[in-house]
Amino acid sequence: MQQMKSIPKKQLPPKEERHKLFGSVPPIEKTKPIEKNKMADLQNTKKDFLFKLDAVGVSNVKYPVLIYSDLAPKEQTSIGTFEFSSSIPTMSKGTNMSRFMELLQEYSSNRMNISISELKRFTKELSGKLEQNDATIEVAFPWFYERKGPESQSTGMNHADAKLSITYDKDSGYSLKVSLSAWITTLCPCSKEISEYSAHNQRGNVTLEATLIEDFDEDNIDWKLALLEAAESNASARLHPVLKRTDEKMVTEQAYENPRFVEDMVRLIAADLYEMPFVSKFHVSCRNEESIHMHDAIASITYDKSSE
Ligand SMILES: Nc1nc2c(ncn2[C@@H]2O[C@H](COP(=O)(O)OP(=O)(O)OP(=O)(O)O)[C@@H](O)[C@H]2O)c(=O)[nH]1
Repeated sequence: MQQMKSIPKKQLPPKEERHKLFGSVPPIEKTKPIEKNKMADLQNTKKDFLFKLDAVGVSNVKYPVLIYSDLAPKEQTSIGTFEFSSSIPTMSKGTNMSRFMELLQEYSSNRMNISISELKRFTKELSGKLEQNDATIEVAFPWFYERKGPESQSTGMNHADAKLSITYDKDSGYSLKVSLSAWITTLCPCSKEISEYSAHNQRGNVTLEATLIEDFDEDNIDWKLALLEAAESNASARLHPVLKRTDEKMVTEQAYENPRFVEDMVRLIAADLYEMPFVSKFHVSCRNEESIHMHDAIASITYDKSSE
C-alpha cells in the first residue's frame, strides 16, 4: 500500500514564538542565591513549634518492586505504592522530604524486593538519614499467584492486594504489620436451609490484618500465602480464573456443602490466625456483595493475644 504523505497546510510560527503567543514571558533578573549553601533552609529551623508530630513524610509513591512468593510465579515484579514517615520533635519545623525519595531510588536501583529483612534495613537506614528516632515504611502491592482448576488442573492467575508496614524505633525496635485483601465465594446457610433447592451465593471480600512477632521467620513462612490460605480454606469455595465443566461442578457442589454467613467467615478466619504462633494481634473483616440485595453484608473481629 502506498504511504500517504502528510503535507502541512498552515505556516506555523516557530516554537518559541508559539510559547510567547500562549503567555510565556522571559525570566526576570534574579536576586536570590542559587548555591545550595546560601539558600534558606526553612525545614531545618530549630524553635519551639508547639507540638511534636507523630508522622510526617510522603505518600502515594509508586515504584516498581520485586516480590518473592511460595506460590508460582515465585519471583514477580509488581507496582508498590509507598508511604514513608517519621516523627519529628517539637523543636523541629519540618522533615527533609527529598531524603525519603533518595533512599527509595538507591534501593530501587539495586532491585528493591519487598521482604521483611529488606524493609527492616530500609527503615533503620531511613531513621539515620532523617536524623530521627524512628521511621515507618508502608507498601501496598498487587500479589499474583497461579491457581489451577480443581479437576482439570487448568491454570490461570489470581491476585490479592497485599500490604506490609514496618516501623523502626531506636528504643523499642521493629513492629511488623501485614495485610491481605482477597476474594472468596460464600453460599448463604439460611437460603440453603429454607429453600427446596438452590441457595444464593456471592463473591465476598475478606481483609486480614495481622501484627507479626518481631522475629518472624520469613525464610520459612510466606505471610501472604498464610493469610490467603486462612481466607480461602474457610470460605464456601475459592475463586478460579479458569474453570472447565468438570471443575465448575466441583466448585458449585463444594460451596453447597460449606455454607457460610459473613459472621462465620470472620470467626473461622480468626480461629486460624489465633493458631498461627507468629501472629500477635489481628483484625479480620468480610464484605459480601449480596446477590439478592443491592447492599453488602459486613462483619469484623479484632483480637489481641496479649490481652488473654
Ligand atoms: N518539610 C517539608 N518540605 C516540603 C514540603 N513540601 C515540599 N517540600 C520541599 O521539599 C524540598 C526538599 O527538602 P529537603 O529534603 O529538606 O532538601 P535539602 O535541604 O536540599 O536536602 P538535604 O541536603 O538532604 O538536607 C524542599 O524544597 C521543601 O520545600 C512540606 O510540606 N514539608
